[in-house]
Amino acid sequence: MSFTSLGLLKEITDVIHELGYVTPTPIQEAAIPAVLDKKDLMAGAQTGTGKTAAFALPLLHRIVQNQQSNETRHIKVLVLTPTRELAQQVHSSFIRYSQGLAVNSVVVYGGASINVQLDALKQGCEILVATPGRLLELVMKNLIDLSKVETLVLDEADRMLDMGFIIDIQRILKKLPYKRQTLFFSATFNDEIFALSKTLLKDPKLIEVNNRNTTAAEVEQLIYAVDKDRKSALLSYLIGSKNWKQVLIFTRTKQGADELAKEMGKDGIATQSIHGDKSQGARDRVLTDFKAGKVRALVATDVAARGLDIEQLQYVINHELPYNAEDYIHRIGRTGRAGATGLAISLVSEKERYLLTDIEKLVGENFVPQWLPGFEPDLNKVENTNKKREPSRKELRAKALGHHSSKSSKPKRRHPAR
Ligand SMILES: Nc1ncnc2c1ncn2[C@@H]1O[C@H](COP(=O)(O)OP(=O)(O)OP(=O)(O)O)[C@@H](O)[C@H]1O
Repeated sequence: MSFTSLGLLKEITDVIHELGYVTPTPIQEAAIPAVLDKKDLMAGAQTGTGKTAAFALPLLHRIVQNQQSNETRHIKVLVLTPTRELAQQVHSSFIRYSQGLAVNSVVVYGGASINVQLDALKQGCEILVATPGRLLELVMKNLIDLSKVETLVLDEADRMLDMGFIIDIQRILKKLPYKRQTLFFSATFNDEIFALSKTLLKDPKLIEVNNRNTTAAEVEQLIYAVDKDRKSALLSYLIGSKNWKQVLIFTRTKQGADELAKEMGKDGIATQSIHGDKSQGARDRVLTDFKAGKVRALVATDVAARGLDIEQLQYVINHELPYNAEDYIHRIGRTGRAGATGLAISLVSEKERYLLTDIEKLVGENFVPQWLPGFEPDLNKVENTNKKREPSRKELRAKALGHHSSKSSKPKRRHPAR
């Protein structure tokens, strides 16, 4: 199968070939004709398999094909993404795929100057990529016209339709024409999304190129059992002893990300963190430096779990497992992209085993956690807490003399009982 045989315009296939894409991926083969056919879609495919091009290329084709000379520019395609970094990336993909075409893409997201974004919008565009919060702000202030949108794409659709975003999205939807094409793309879909899709998609075509919710085939997954308080040491040991140069590490909390980055810095590993409490400028800088190899390790919350395409990234480590099993699939999918191989390691403490069970159920795999030599369970600690302490010589003597040891007596109350 070739891009040309999928019915794409020569102007577009020329650009794709220049970018080095030889054959379409399975999701592109299945989705491109359906998007050209103006179908509503629910499209699922593993991480890193080219879902962006699967919607971007046919949408560009349709814009170019229907372009009238002297037509004023208006937004025909609206793509919503859950994070600002992903919005920037999808926008960059549209720019790359539309080289030489008379098509303009604009991106709007929070944490950056709204005036700069308004200036860009004033130039006119056919494609708008946005995060929901900033777009809603523009909509509410009547600064943007979405009345001619022909296609709405929800990238990472399951994330977009969960609690955090749904209210904003519903308000944005009211400004879009009812008669439009709607496309859902993600590597994961749960039952709730299926139910919700019935209200948002019209007679949708379901495309699943592999079993639902599967991890990327090219990612080797290892699970290390480790005591919670030895995780950071194990992490620094892994990166240092194996001399890994570019590692993405996930924590569950923003504070945890900062603390871990600091600790790793002390271990001599150049580390930065990225999360929602950082300014957008800092987030952009850190990600650019990490991509350029200037930072060896990046500690991230799930703000970096979805969609980000970091070329050549080989190692992902879950310092903590995510509460949401779907996020495991997305996190480890930052490696093993576009046919490359990758390694994903998860550090799992005893208390996190239930999260591992949730992940196993979702992805349909059984993992065998292993203890890394040198990081086996601290038997002394287990013994100390489980076994009775040996009495000291002093205590034995006191016992022999019939005295009571102060340590065995009840602890004294510091404050009188109330
Ligand atoms: N047909 C193709 N041939 C070669 N490379 C491709 C092809 N299509 C896309 N790619 C490349 O594959 C990489 C992953 O693509 P993309 O980011 O769209 O994946 P995705 O399926 O959206 O992943 P995720 O689920 O993580 O968002 C990108 O670097 C892209 O340039």
